[in-house]
Amino acid sequence: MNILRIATRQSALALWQAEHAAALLRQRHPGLIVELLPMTTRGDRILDRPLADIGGKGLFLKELEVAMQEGLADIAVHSFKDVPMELEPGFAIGCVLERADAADAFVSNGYAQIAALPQGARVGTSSLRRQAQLRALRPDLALLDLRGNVNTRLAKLDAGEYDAIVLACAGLERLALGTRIRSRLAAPHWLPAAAQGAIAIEMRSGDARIADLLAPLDDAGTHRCVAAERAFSQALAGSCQVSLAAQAIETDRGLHLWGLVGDAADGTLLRAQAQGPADDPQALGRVVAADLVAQGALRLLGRA
Ligand SMILES: NCc1[nH]cc(CCC(=O)O)c1CC(=O)O
Repeated sequence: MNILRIATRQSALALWQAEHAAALLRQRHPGLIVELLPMTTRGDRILDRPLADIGGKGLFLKELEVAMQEGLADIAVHSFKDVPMELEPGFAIGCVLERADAADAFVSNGYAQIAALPQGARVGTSSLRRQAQLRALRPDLALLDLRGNVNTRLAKLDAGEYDAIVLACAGLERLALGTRIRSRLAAPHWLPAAAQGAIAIEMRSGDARIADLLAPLDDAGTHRCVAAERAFSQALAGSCQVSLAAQAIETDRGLHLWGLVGDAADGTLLRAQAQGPADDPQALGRVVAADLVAQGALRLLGRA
């Protein structure tokens, strides 16, 4: 039968994204029956330890991949920024959906922007990338850990645990929480995680039926931009343990990529940018990474 099953995590954001992919598939392929298979991953269960200690981003994919391997599901829908640089053998990215706002959001009940925060204000974010950029702007801030899904993080802000938090604009907008965005933290001054705001659909490598169903959903411009950003991260061995940020845009002259590596402890930021042809995003990612290496990035990343 003409059925396609989507394995998905069960957070509100993951379900929104899976439903979004399902709607696009039904629209493109009338007659195709698309069903969701909601699952819990180890990454969702373990909230009390840093991700890096328990195995990194792959923990959010494992159970979904097992479901695809066993034929219980055909695809998995992910926030692309949560997908590790190297997929497990046997899996591939089938398509990348059109990107939403890639920027981060400053969210606060008392203050409209970072500059308005009082001396020593408490800002919640567990992202080393966000911590480094906050530290660079405001060395006085108290940066506090904050994990959990988008709604959990907002609830902790509303309970008064923080004066402000930083989240992705895309996640807030998808959950109809865009009114919580007090200001956008946007490129080129503030950079997001590689592939932030983009949705990737994962499939079994070589499954021609699924590849054909996914192909028309691919947004080529988004795909090229995130390819440059991920190549940049990969060249610097990006992981959630290090503070890397990157954003590419496509212009009529090709791709423009900004990248930075930071030190969350002292707010040091190294920045680089370059332009390159749209048909070789990986090369552009490597060029910007090499510029940062020449500036001493490996020392910041603890690898030199
Ligand atoms: N790390 C969790 C995560 N993964 C994807 C998003 C938002 C959606 C996106 O960037 O595509 C978020 C929440 C956040 O960072 O605020």
